[in-house]
Amino acid sequence: MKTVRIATRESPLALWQANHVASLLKERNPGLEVTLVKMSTEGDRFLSAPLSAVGGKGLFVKEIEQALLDGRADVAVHSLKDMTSVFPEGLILAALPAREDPRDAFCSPDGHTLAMLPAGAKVGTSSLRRSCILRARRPDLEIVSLRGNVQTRLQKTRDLQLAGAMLAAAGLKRLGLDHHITQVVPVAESLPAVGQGVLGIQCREADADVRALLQPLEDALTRNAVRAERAFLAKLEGGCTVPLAGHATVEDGQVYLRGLVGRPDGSLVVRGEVKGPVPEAERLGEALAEELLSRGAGDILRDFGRREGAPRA
Ligand SMILES: NCc1[nH]cc(CCC(=O)O)c1CC(=O)O
Repeated sequence: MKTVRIATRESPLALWQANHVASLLKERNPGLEVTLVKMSTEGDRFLSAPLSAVGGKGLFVKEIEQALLDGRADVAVHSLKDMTSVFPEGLILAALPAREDPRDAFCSPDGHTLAMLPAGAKVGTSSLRRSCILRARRPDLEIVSLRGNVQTRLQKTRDLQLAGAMLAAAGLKRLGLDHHITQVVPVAESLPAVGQGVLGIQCREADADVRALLQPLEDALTRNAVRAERAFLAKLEGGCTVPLAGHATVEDGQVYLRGLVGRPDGSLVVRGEVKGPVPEAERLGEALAEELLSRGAGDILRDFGRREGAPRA
């Protein structure tokens, strides 16, 4: 192979991630040329509406995947968090590099932590998961919708005079913006989204040359955690507008998966956890999803999940 074309969104974070993968590939393959195919996606074009109202997270990846299928690019680099549990026939997640910090981070212009916030403080986020988790702990907080790329959200936090905003630590670190973080919130307090902090590197299943190039970027611990998280997601994704969190760690051959489904206003949160051997990662994810469904998550999905064919706006 002489040239590899990487499809990416044009946001600063997406470009950082694509360039990062490009350097990893070039380091390992002297002489290899890597170019970026920059694309704007539906998710980037509807920045004013809440993500849940314009159709959920698949929006950021569909057009990029189509470029791979059409042969306009050879590799796609996504935030795994933005990827749905199923993607088109013919594409695979060829490599998952070692996970960056999976935690949520509170960024307060006044230097506050969440515990310091006065009653009624305004916190910015457009994530249903983050709103649900915040409101469950602090029903007094007012959640203000905050969309746009990472820099835009930090700027809006100041412009709207919010007490702070919740963002992914991974995105802030990658962009060198982690000095805005006033509190990295422990996983046990703000359970991360499935795949948070992980880069999903996709290519065509039939493209043996590209798969061979990507294989060395793979991290086994990350893969095994993601296997459990995404199996959990796959069982629950039916309603993609429901607050959902899933996070797994792997230690001594054991996968420890925690999951949560809740109402957007935090008035009900169903949590659970499972532990078991790595080869059973998928089964563990499915078992946790089934357990949560039987303990009330099914009702939440029925009440709040976007039904097939429902309008997006
Ligand atoms: N939906 C936006 C998005 N997708 C991935 C990340 C952060 C990087 C990551 O989780 O890998 C972000 C920004 C955020 O949530 O603050």
